[in-house]
Amino acid sequence: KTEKTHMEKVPRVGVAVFLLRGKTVLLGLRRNSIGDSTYALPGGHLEFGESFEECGARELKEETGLDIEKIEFLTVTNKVFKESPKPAHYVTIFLRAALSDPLQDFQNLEPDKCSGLGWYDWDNLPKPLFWPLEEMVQSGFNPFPSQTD
Ligand SMILES: CC(C)CCOP(=O)(O)OP(=O)(O)O
Ligand SMILES: [Mg+2]
Ligand SMILES: [Mg+2]
Ligand SMILES: [Mg+2]
Repeated sequence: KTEKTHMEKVPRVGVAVFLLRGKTVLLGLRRNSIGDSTYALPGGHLEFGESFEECGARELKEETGLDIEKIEFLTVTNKVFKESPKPAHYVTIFLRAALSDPLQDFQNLEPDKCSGLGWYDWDNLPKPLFWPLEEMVQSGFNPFPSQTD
């Protein structure tokens, strides 16, 4: 009897972080993964037992060396990515956060997955954006705390 191994397709959970510094947001140019060569928020896969906030803080530390605080839930999306070599389905949790130390700057700790990080003015974002982020921007989404927040 030959064992059939099914690369079963299941939805996965991603956590993306709007790390805000003044009117700018931290973006990375993705490489060798879904959304290759597009500007995306830092973040990654939710790991077993993590809270959303723990995942966001871990992924930011792993990818940029930055410590973040004031982590808040913003929104969630449910998207199928057809462009990758094989289709992928992600539920993505979007968080916002601030730098624990406003003077700390990033290091690109995963150059094989990110061609470069940068702080970008929300009103003058680089292109092309990773398409779920592009959709949010087009919809007028505002990740910044309003004065009343
Ligand atoms: C593709 C995205 C919505 C979810 C996965 O994010 P990612 O590829 O940055 O994941 P890792 O940082 O965990 O490698
Ligand atoms: Mg990561
Ligand atoms: Mg990860
Ligand atoms: Mg990542």
